[in-house]
Amino acid sequence: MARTQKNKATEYHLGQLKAKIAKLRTQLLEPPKGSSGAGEGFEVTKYGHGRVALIGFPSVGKSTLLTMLTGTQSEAAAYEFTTLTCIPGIIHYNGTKIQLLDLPGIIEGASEGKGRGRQVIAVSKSSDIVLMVLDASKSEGHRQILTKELEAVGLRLNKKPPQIYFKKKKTGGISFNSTVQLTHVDEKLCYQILHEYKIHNAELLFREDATVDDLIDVIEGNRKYMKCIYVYNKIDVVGIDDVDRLARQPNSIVISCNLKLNLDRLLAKMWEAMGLVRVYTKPQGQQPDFGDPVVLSSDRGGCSVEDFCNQIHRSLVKEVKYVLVWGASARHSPQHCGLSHVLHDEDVVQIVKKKEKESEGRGRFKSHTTGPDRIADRVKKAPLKN
Ligand SMILES: Nc1nc2c(ncn2[C@@H]2O[C@H](COP(=O)(O)OP(=O)(O)OP(=O)(O)O)[C@@H](O)[C@H]2O)c(=O)[nH]1
Repeated sequence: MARTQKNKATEYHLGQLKAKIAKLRTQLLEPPKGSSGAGEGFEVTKYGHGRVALIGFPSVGKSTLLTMLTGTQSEAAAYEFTTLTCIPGIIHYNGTKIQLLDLPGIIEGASEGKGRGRQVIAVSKSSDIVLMVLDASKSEGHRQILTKELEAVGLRLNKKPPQIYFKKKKTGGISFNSTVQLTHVDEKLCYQILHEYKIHNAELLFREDATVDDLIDVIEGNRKYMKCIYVYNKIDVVGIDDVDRLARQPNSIVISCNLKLNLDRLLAKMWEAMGLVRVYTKPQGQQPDFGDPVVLSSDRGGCSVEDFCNQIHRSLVKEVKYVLVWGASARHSPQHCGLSHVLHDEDVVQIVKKKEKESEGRGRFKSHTTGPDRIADRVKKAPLKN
């Protein structure tokens, strides 16, 4: 590809080569059957309400950061490759528990299986967000190298999935459509790429001016879109101008583990990126239970009332008549809502069940249904749609 000139005449050839490389890379990175690809020392059980992976070159201060944030001791030293496996720690923040994973430093070529890159990447894929730890005193190039390594194995950082609808079919050939003008690909190129994947019957609809790489991502279908925060550590050893410049970059934060600078801001940023939603339960006639929230996430299962019920108990959703919601998602407090209502962080929810008898002796919401309910009567007369 490097030797091929980039122009209109060669773009089909280049597109095909890209698809070939993507296909081979997927084969190369496929874990052996029956394994998660994580490997020995890397298979850490998921714990808490979310998982965050620390990725970075050796000796940028990942272990020191883990120790600072979680109190878990991960060996930190002035020489490289002190961490050789995956070390988990727990951050207690805003009433939730977040699992933080310290991973060995990745080196260039990790995506080709060099060093422990393959295992590190497998674990990173299993997390909700990535903290890319960088050394503020080292070259800016590190960030690009790491991003490239992660891109090569199908991780897309701070990007949205391409707006391309793609569905394989059994017959009917390829139907090609677009709702916008396409400047990077045309019908012929798409056909060639699909043929490269031996796909001869499919529906393809472009809803944005996507590139060849976007199309390959959609066909491969195994890409993981994740949020990433770029954490510049060791700002105690660089000048104020550099700190200012780094801090102004998007999705970036500057910290110093040694001087304990900005760690609270890092936690706040991480929390925001995870998009966790805490919902407090309120038994009827009692104060909400602010000590033990039900934690939902739009990435993991969704934030609707139905998801909330499912998290408490699988059978609860069948018994719900309606719920009362107080908080940011409610237009008025309390709002009567149905199962599809989307909850916001720190909402308070009271569940009203269908029948008294049904819920007797079933744990957390026992008290919700006792006694006649004036609101329930009102809802019976005018059922709400949402
Ligand atoms: N100046 C300065 N040094 C730091 C800071 N944070 C960590 N270090 C030093 O950086 C060195 C490497 O730290 P580690 O935490 O072992 O780095 P690591 O990224 O876990 O390294 P590997 O385990 O090799 O991947 C240690 O000597 C730390 O004392 C900081 O904020 N400022």
